[in-house]
Amino acid sequence: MIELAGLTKRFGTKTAVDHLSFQVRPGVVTGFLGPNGAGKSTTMRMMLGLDHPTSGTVRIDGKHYRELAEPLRNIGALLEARSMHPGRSAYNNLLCLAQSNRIPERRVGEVLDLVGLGAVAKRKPKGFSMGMGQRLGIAAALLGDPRVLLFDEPVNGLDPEGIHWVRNLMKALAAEGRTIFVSSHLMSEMALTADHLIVIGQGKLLADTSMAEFIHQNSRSYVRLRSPEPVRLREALTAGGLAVAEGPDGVLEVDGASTEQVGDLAGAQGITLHELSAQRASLEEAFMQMTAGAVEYHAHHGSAAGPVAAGPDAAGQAADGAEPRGPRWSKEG
Ligand SMILES: Nc1ncnc2c1ncn2[C@@H]1O[C@H](COP(=O)(O)OP(=O)(O)OP(=O)(O)O)[C@@H](O)[C@H]1O
Repeated sequence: MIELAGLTKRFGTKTAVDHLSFQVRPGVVTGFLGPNGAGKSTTMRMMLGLDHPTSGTVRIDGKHYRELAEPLRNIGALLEARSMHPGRSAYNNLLCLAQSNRIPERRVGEVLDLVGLGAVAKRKPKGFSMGMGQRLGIAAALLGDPRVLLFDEPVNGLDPEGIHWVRNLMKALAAEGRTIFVSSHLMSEMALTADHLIVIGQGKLLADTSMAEFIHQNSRSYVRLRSPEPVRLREALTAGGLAVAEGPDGVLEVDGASTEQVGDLAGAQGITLHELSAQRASLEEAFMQMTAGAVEYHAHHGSAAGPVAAGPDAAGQAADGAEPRGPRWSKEG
């Protein structure tokens, strides 16, 4: 369990994390979402004792980080910029970590095998691909067999097989009763991995809810219809008391009705349907909807695009203070 109470971090006049209070519970994968610059990395760094809170507290299984005698045995982490010694082999890098945390040497081989790096254990990480580097970082996080694990962008640089592997690993670790807290800008992946979500924007808590509830609360669901007789269909549905909107390419959209209701009304008039489907927004759409007012960086796509909540997938990673990648950008005041 991770418990935050009023956690706040200021850098000069910038409030990166603003009175965050939430709990990350064991037994499920909890996703950590927020637009670029929302304060996710800073929050995770404070969980690991790498940044000191300006005020408020973080407890890991009831203890402050500084009270943990052998931290790697309590909390493991994959942060974006994990530093491995470039001149030491993968094996020796992990061995140093193990020895400083009184972890038996056999565990080094175990975790290297677990992440699929057993065959390259003697190689130096400077020659590793990005995906191999991620796997080594995950091995380091698992070294102390901790009950709490933090993963910051764990699928960065991984190929589809690697992404699938990370997803299953996290689910398996959660199923063992561990606390798994993971940030990612890959919404489709997060939707498949996390059971619960914590969403922040500009350092503040925006949502602490289940994945299903988050999507339900922040998106529109409707029934989509296509028919060779759109005019008759529209009349039949309207006569049945439903509000019908016209979508692109002659598609009809009905809010606030079930597929059964809509299908029955069409059937009663003998109207042919080529499509009758329930539409539910994706996590990405729900996320964009919720965080639209809380993004630091907006992309300008010209007048046609209108206001755009520059979702993280579109924005790429904005380094601290650096100009983010993308078309043209402005920073909100
Ligand atoms: N050491 C620092 N000094 C000054 N400002 C900082 C520092 N670290 C972070 N910030 C600022 O705090 C805010 C939160 O940054 P943080 O990296 O925690 O966000 P994030 O949600 O992890 O973003 P991203 O998704 O882009 O990685 C940003 O505005 C960032 O510029």
